[in-house]
Amino acid sequence: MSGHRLLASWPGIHSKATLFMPQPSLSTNDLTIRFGGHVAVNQVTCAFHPGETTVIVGPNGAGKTTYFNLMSGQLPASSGSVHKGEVDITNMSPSARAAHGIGRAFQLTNLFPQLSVLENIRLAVQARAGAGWGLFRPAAKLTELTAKAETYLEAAQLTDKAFMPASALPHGDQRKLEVALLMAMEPDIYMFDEPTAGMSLDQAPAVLELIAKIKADPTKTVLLVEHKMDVVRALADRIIVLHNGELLADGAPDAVMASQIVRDVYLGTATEETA
Ligand SMILES: Nc1ncnc2c1ncn2[C@@H]1O[C@H](COP(=O)(O)OP(=O)(O)OP(=O)(O)O)[C@@H](O)[C@H]1O
Repeated sequence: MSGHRLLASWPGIHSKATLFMPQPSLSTNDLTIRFGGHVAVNQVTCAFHPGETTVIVGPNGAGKTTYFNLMSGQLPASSGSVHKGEVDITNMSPSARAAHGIGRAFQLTNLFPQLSVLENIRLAVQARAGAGWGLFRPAAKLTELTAKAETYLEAAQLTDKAFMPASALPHGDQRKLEVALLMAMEPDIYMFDEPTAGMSLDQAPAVLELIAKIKADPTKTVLLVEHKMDVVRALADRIIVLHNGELLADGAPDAVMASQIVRDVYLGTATEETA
């Protein structure tokens, strides 16, 4: 894979100049999935980079979640490829991709509902630390793991719920716990599909603050699927637009949202030629 990307030439969005970017942390090449005769994601070629938060937008049914599923491994590609850095992960399972540093909030099947919020985070920290931790100074190590877990607990603003069973958390706090567990796994790539969906107005800022903290780390790549424009504006360094499974636009948020082609798609007035 080359160390740069040639930017697409959508009028008014990207210049035709070749910009040198850091090595992509995640990339898709002609990624495609067909459900019967329906092409839900159609030859999407795109690269994502450390220190960059990309928000994927598009009308209902555009293929956003399906594109996510293809990258995190929930769905197998019909054709095309997915790379994590230089590694071809196209045929890997979701858990193998997670081991390669791809973190998706709902992949948290390691939640123990009866255990406390803190215990859940500590187990995630422990899992990340590796299986050998218990052989070496267990008491001190346990204290170290708990201290680390407490930092994620605090970051998620869940300190007052530390000893509550995870299953007893209200919906908004469960979403915060999901993000805290994801942070404890220390992935390189964070994938969030509508992270504040179903949350009350007073709960959503805590999750957005958490994502903003992750985004501030220049080694992390953040991908979001999002409909809420205030969330898009708050977090996006870059927006890509999917429409009918195809990559319609890619660029800086202001330029993408101002472009006529994107406005047409959102207003539903795009013709087949422009869409
Ligand atoms: N497992 C599946 N089997 C058949 N069709 C599917 C499957 N998953 C998705 N699709 C279809 O693929 C298209 C893209 O769906 P997808 O959920 O990715 O869109 P989306 O952009 O995430 O939409 P929304 O914003 O409404 O969540 C839709 O037409 C959907 O019906």
